[in-house]
Amino acid sequence: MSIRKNINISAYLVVGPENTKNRPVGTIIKDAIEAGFTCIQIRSKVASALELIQLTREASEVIAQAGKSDEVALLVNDRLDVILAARKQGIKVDGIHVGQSDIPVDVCREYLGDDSIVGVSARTHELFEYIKTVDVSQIDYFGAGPLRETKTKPDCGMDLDGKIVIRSLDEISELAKLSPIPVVIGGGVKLADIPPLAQTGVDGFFVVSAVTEADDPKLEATNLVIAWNLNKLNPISK
Ligand SMILES: Cc1ncc(COP(=O)(O)OP(=O)(O)O)c(N)n1
Ligand SMILES: Cc1nc(C(=O)O)sc1CCOP(=O)(O)O
Ligand SMILES: [Mg+2]
Repeated sequence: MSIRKNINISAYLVVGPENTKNRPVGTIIKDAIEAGFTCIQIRSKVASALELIQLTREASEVIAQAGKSDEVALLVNDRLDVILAARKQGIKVDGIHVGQSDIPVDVCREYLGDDSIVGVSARTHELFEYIKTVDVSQIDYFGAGPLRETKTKPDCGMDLDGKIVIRSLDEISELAKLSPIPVVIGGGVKLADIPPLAQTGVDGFFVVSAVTEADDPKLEATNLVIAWNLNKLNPISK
């Protein structure tokens, strides 16, 4: 079965070289996968295309060495060109995550094909109206948030007037009910947030710094996964 049909965004790590306190990205990914993370996104706003291809290669190899190529999805943030180049070199990349100002979904789908995952950041402005009305036929999940402001992405949750909008747990529960496709929540998420977040009915959480800046990334990742699995509601079927 294609990993797209089997998508699991319950424990989702977003990572790039600027997030790891100078530790290798591949080592942090290995720790997260061994801890039970189910989805990895390579995201860097500073790495070159060649560096991104190399990071994607390393991530793909780490996932393969763990024997999890059919269960742990590997996505790249923003960079359709990087994914196409990586695939041309024989690297297994499962899809892309794009935001509202990135390459349009239909273009991603056309170039990546039907077996690929295309994740999209939900719009901040008029979020609920957007979730109810947007064409989701080519989208596999929504990323949404932030739960709180975060220095990892200072502009996250920025509304049209430049104001940062954070999402309450009640809003996140509403989002889980309304969204026709799975939802993953991130932005300032730490271990203590996981139990209430898991109770909202969303399909998963995403983190950068909670894992990538931890003194012991594997221990922190393990604690996040355990907390999610202990507290999650049965997913709302979509
Ligand atoms: C899972 C997930 N959700 C949201 C985002 C944010 O994407 P975007 O709005 O395009 O911002 P950048 O990450 O590109 O700065 C994400 N990356 N992953
Ligand atoms: C990549 C990203 N997207 C966000 C959104 O709200 O859309 S927040 C974010 C970064 C999250 O980093 P941390 O876990 O360190 O707070
Ligand atoms: Mg983006």
